[in-house]
Amino acid sequence: MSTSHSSSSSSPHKPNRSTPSTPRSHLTLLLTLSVIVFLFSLLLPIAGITTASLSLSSIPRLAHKAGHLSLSSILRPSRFSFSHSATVTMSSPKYEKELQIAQLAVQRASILTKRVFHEKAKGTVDKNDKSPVTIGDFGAQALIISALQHNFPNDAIVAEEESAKLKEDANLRTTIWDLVKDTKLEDAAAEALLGGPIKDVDAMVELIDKGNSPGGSQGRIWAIDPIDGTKGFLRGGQYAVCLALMIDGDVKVGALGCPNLPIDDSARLTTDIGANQTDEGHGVLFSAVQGHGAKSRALATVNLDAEAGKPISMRAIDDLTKANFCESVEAGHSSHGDQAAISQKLGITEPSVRMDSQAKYGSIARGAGDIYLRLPVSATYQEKIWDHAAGDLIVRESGGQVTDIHGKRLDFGIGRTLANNKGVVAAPAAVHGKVLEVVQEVLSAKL
Ligand SMILES: Nc1ncnc2c1ncn2[C@@H]1O[C@H](COP(=O)(O)O)[C@@H](O)[C@H]1OP(=O)(O)O
Ligand SMILES: [Mg+2]
Repeated sequence: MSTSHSSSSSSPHKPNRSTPSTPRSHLTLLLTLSVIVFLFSLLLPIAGITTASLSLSSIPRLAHKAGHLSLSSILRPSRFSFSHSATVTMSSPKYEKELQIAQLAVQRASILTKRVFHEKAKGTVDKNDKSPVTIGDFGAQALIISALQHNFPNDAIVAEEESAKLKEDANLRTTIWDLVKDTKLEDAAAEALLGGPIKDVDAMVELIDKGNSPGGSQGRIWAIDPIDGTKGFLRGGQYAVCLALMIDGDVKVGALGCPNLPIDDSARLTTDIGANQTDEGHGVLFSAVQGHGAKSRALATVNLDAEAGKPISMRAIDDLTKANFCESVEAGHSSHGDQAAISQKLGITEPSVRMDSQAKYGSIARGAGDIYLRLPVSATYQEKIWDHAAGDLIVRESGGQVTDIHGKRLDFGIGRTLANNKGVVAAPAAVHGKVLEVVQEVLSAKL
């Protein structure tokens, strides 16, 4: 790549600045450029169509979709194409600062959620009282937005919570502020990178409302779910602090803090992972940058050693009958009955591992589990972008494919919800087509 930029001024394709170029050299340059543009325009749509889904049945749909793409969206191939690191590493920016801030922000917010989690575990709060999760949610969102505003003041933010409830509840506001004001990273340099503490309680409330962007297909937009898996948080199972950066509707950077997952990437999922967990000796931070793979590291409270994350990848599956499925604990979020029927058709005998939150995406990305299905229960529910953006990228950068039940890539560029998609099928790329085929067979009556 660099050779073409650094070629000497005597190159036949690059006129020397000191001598006026001839009409003939202009013509050669024009012809060369036309051939490159022509070849490029032929190759991109082909790559998009052949790699976006591995299922034969979905090719006609994708071809139909490609037919509706504008020229600009075709020239933005990653939105509809498979983006495993091997395919785009050469040309993809590394988003180093964004990745660093995203990871530190998730780490700092996780310190707060863990404090709340411990208070709850001590039994000082009634089991059915939802206020711990409310406190954790608002506090974590304020801390993350504060870090983003300090570093990227012009970026838009789509976050789950809004402050209306806080404005009318002074007690809640004070409880959250007491937590937020002294939650910081242990490393002063890292804390300074995030902009240090929030000024006062009013600034905190104001920050929470900065997450009100409508989303969309243009510009830089961060998606935050401060506590994904609130039910898991309350039952002492899995939850995740989630942050992703989208540029022009395409997820570029993702970070997922999962305080209650084992640190060890090689620990296979067990059926008890969804309840009675602890963060003692646990906690993992997943991250990914488009085109540069996904990594995991222990969820710490200090600065990040840039080299310390370990690359992760999905488990290769030779025999689908031995694959490990995971799904939501909540039957209202994903149909357990349909999942059992799909398992049976694929010859899988092990029961699905049930766990809350995007910890499912992280778990399959590192090969602790294999396949994550989210099978619609309600005809009208629209998935939210903050519930999937980070996980979608982390799985695709680990060698996986993520589509909806129709075989379409998740479309993060149309607003706060995934209104163009239904459900989720996330699996290693090599078996995704087969899994999708069976998902569609089982759900065909409802599609
Ligand atoms: N009917 C539904 N179908 C799918 N997901 C849902 C539904 N209702 C809520 N959710 C979302 O599912 C996410 C948790 O998923 P999981 O069960 O995999 O942990 C939550 O963010 C929750 O959103 P919300 O926070 O608005 O309740
Ligand atoms: Mg959520």
